Amino acid sequence: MDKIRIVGGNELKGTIPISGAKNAALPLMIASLLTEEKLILENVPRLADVALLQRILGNHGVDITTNGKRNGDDPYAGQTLEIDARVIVDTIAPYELVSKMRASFWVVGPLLARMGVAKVSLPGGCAIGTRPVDFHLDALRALGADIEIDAGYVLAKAPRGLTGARIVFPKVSVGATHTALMAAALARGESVIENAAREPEIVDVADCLIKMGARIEGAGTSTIRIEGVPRLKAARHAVLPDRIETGTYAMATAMTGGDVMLAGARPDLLEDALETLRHAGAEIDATNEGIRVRRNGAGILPVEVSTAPYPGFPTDLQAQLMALMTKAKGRSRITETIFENRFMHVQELARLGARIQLDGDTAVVEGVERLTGAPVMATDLRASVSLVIAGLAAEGETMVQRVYHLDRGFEKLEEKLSRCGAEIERISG
Ligand SMILES: CC(=O)N[C@H]1[C@@H](OP(=O)(O)OP(=O)(O)OC[C@H]2O[C@@H](n3ccc(=O)[nH]c3=O)[C@H](O)[C@@H]2O)O[C@H](CO)[C@@H](O)[C@@H]1O
Ligand SMILES: C=C(OP(=O)(O)O)C(=O)O
Repeated sequence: MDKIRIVGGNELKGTIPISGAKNAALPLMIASLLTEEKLILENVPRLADVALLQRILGNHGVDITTNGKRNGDDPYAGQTLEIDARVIVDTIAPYELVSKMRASFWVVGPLLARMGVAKVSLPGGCAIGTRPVDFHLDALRALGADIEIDAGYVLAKAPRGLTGARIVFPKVSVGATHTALMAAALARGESVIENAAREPEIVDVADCLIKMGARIEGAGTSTIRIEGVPRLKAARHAVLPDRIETGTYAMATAMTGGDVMLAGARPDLLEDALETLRHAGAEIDATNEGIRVRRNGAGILPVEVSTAPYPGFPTDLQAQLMALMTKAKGRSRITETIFENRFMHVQELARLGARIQLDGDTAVVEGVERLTGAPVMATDLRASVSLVIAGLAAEGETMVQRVYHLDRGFEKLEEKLSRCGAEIERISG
């Protein structure tokens, strides 16, 4: 299995192009199931999760053409997918595929709304918490679906179609909001989603659905209104920039010191995280090109942060912030409120010399003078990249194993960092 080898100590200097957002690209690809006409998605990142979803959609009969043509010489330009879901040959999403990636469960809403039936495996075991799907199923039930669970599969039926309804989520859920939004787009009559997730990726999906002819108001607020339409049509949409990738490289720069332009990044998508970085001593400037991050000379200052649904500090940047705080001048407190078990990086960061105590849902991080390289391994995507950030500032060699987690969510990670001066390489084997 591949590994990432890092020799820490170099400042980051240069430009890092920001890719399209994984967490928008996935539901956007799934939205293609809602229409018999072609959906063209631009700026889709080249990631393992995207490739897996291509296989899952292919299994339903969806035809996807990848236009690999680059923008001039730009090796970092996103790919364009032409997605044709005219014929759905199979409404079953099997365990072998769904168990590998949670977002693949989200095919349930569009399949049910368009085909009147869907059989989708419950998502597999996850490394960051139990992650049930009850809100998704309750939303589909509210829209009139009959739902049974049998042998690890959700069997959803609505032979006469879905009917608009009021859906009130007990807790903010990104995935359940996607499910409700996509299903309601083809339901008869009006639906109202209350306590909806406000994440930019929800807005991106809603914008694309509107281009496809859906009638949606309020995406980006807690109340989304949808007037169902009988069918959706062809559209072309560009995936928004990845705010988590942006925040990750911003933290890497704050960690090593230096001066990096995050090209194509949009500051409005991660204001809370950028504010946290300013408190930590980084200089952050929005420019026409993207976001410029600098830390010159001054050390890293400790922060107190709680993760929260958007617009709060994202749980998907919690591990990266913790890596940064391992070298802060003082004690930080980082509280995880979204997932009950998203601290697996703590033990691995400790292998590099970090001093972190867990107190329930809060990690108390005592900054240390120096980290020292070591072999490490993580069990999820963001935890893995937190080890990369720590490795960039550790003395000596850090070897990050289980690279497939990184490949799920970070396009060309080692290239993007090494062209900014990091000593980082992939070792195949
Ligand atoms: C592909 C994608 O976009 N993944 C993101 C999405 O995951 P995902 O959509 O799975 O996360 P949710 O927003 O649904 O999870 C929020 C909380 O709600 C709980 N919950 C969720 C659904 C449900 O039916 N029942 C239930 O109890 C979850 O266990 C969790 O505690 O949002 C998370 C929170 O921002 C991010 O960390 C993930 O990167
Ligand atoms: C947790 C994540 O993804 P997923 O929801 O696909 O597990 C993530 O992107 O950090």
